[in-house]
Amino acid sequence: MEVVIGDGAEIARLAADVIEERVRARAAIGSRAVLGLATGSSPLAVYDELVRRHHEEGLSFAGVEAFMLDEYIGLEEDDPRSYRNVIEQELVSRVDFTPGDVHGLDSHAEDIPAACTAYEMAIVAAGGVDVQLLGIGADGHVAFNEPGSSLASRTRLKTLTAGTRADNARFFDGDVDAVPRHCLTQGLGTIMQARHLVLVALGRAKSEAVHQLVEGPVSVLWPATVLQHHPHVTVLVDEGAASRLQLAPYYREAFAEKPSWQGL
Ligand SMILES: N[C@@H]1[C@@H](O)[C@H](O)[C@@H](COP(=O)(O)O)O[C@@H]1O
Repeated sequence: MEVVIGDGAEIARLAADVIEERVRARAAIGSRAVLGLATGSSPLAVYDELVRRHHEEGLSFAGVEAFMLDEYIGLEEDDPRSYRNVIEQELVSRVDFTPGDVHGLDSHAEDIPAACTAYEMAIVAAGGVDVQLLGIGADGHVAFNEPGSSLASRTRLKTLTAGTRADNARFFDGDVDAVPRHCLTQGLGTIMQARHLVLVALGRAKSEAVHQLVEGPVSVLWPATVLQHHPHVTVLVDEGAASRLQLAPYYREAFAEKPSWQGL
């Protein structure tokens, strides 16, 4: 697990570098990259940077396949707060993905367990996720895997905690009762199968979750801690989110002294 402490612009650049490198490397061999897309406010600057590179530097997403992490249950299909519509607005409509190549969880499916299994199979059929972008909740959730989630969990329905609903009320005009109680989410076991995990955390409100993620004991109480068992994780944090890291001086030194040939 590599921890990089930087400002928002630097974090966005680094995350976009990882994605761009993978997209271009796959395209160069006539293959397609598979991206894992996250919602929430943390990845927004990353998406803006990718859009900029698309317009100014010829970065193309044509042929790239993408899978989203999670989705609310109970919102209308055209609700702008549904994660499918958020990702459409923040990224997909601004670049050149081939229509149909960005996949989201179908919270309107008649048979939810079957839809979840089909989603898992679609990820496998695509060859697995190359780069998975992640945020983290203040309670240590990734995607919508709330505390208590099995560390081996697969895509399934979850009940949101009161804390997460309160945090996300900001997207629902502050009305916590308007935030759905249920969601579909890739499981921790599903996320762990992506080849490179890039987690972005911004602000002091995330500092305890980031400390636990990087330095705490692996526990269902802080679901993100399962990432400690992944061989390739990049944690990109700003000063606020890094403020409780015990080994911050070491992470800073390791990144500053990194050999130039060694990418993220
Ligand atoms: N399901 C999403 C997560 O995927 C996201 O990482 C997290 C943090 O969101 P934000 O980046 O807005 O703080 O909360 C939401 O509940």
